[in-house]
Amino acid sequence: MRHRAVGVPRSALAIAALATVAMALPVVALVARVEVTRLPELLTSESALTALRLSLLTTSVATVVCVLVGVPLALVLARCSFPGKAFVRGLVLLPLVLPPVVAGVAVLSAIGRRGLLGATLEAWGIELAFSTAAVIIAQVFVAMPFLVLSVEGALRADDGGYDIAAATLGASPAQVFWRVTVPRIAPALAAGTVLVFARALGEFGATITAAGSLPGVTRTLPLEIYLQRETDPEGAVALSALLLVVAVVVIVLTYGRQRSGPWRRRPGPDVAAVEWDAPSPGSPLSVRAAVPERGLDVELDVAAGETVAVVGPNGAGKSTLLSVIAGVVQAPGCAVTVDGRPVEEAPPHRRGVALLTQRGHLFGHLTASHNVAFALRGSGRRARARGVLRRLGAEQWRSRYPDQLSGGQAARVAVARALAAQPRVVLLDEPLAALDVESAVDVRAALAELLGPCTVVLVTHDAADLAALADRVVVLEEGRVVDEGPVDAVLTRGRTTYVTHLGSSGSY
Ligand SMILES: Nc1ncnc2c1ncn2[C@@H]1O[C@H](COP(=O)(O)OP(=O)(O)OP(=O)(O)O)[C@@H](O)[C@H]1O
Repeated sequence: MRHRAVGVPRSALAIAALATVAMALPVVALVARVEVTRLPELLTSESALTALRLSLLTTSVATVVCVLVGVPLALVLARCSFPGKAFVRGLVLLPLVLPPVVAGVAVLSAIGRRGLLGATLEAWGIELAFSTAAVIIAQVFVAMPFLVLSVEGALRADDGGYDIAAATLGASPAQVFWRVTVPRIAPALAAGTVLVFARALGEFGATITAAGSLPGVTRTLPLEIYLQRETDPEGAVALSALLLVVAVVVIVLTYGRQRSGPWRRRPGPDVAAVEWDAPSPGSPLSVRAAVPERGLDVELDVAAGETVAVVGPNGAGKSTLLSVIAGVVQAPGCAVTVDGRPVEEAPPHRRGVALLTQRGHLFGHLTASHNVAFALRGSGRRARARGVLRRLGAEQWRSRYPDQLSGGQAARVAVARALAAQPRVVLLDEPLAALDVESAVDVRAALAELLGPCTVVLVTHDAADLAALADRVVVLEEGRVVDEGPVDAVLTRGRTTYVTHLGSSGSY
């Protein structure tokens, strides 16, 4: 099956064709000028091979440094807020707009003998200026923004919901980074790495300014080409063609891999299911959520095994209340007790509280089975995951990736994953809102059967959820509790317009 793309205007096609010709012209002209008969002799000259080796070495080291430093930098820029963040981002991206020669002068001003760090480095016996290390530093300086831009963009593409889902399933920040974040940003990381490699390989101005042109030490291939233009133009053309080939090989290798789609963990061999009886019994929950910035001031107690539905108009503070319980939002006036123990200082992965939102946030690189296994600890996780999926009526989709599931199927898998973590408290934020009526009925029935022993806080706008799932309902308006009690009583007395409408909706 193929998806058919929406057509593009003919004018765009014509412009794209012209642009392609214009971009190809210099490359074709370069290749046409190469003297094929002299090519072996020109490319295997001592100076050419030395420059090529040096270019590949410095470019590879610079690329590794950019990845090791750039990914954490992008992560901090995308996920943290701190004073001066805009300034830091501007500083990191500055080399993109600096003329390379200025970048070279800047690097030399930092590491040169009379530079900012020169005396300190000299005292330690380190001389960086006009060394191979200076070439690498110049390459890192000019290429780093490409990596940071690619990775930060990918990280910003979601609101952190996948990370939050992983944390509330018990994953530590390091596990979230390696098992969720890195696979998700893998395509952007690969693209950024190619750009860094290409930029570093072609670097000229900053290198010659900061490192000079010492054969075998700092004379990379672009510098060798430039110098050869004076004495041997044919040799310069041949070396340019060589640089072109190296760049094309890198791009084809990386983008060729990307064409096969985002990175996915293989389903692995099938395993027999280990039966899963039911989620473990929940714990009592007590919460005081005071978040003045969001106008929320609520106290809520939920008994062990009780399902409390929180209802109220948009912006009433329902999701914020769940975020406080899960530990995603922290404020000085908040206190959360699970099983009698205060957890407000504990990070989300140590609270035993699973949060399931309407988007589900299934990890796209994992099959349904691996998604559920993510929430499990100990041996035989795949077999136990299959048992949980069977209990939710989702076993048949265990080898599918999330983008191969319908909304209803994905919701069942997401519920399976949340319950598999055996949380002490389950938070459900409109878990059925994205489903069609039929799927919602199915998943609601599965929830009604399974949530029995769990302690649940359920946010919903649907009266059918109240009828099927809730023991008690709490009504929020403008961040305050305006009514609470058994579902029938609250809906019958209809203290607010919202509740009156909810009670008279057909589904109750
Ligand atoms: N990330 C945020 N940063 C700042 N304010 C926020 C943020 N998220 C929500 N708010 C504000 O907090 C208040 C409560 O929002 P919240 O999302 O908790 O309401 P809600 O009852 O869940 O609404 P809905 O039914 O639309 O989901 C609103 O005034 C909202 O504008």
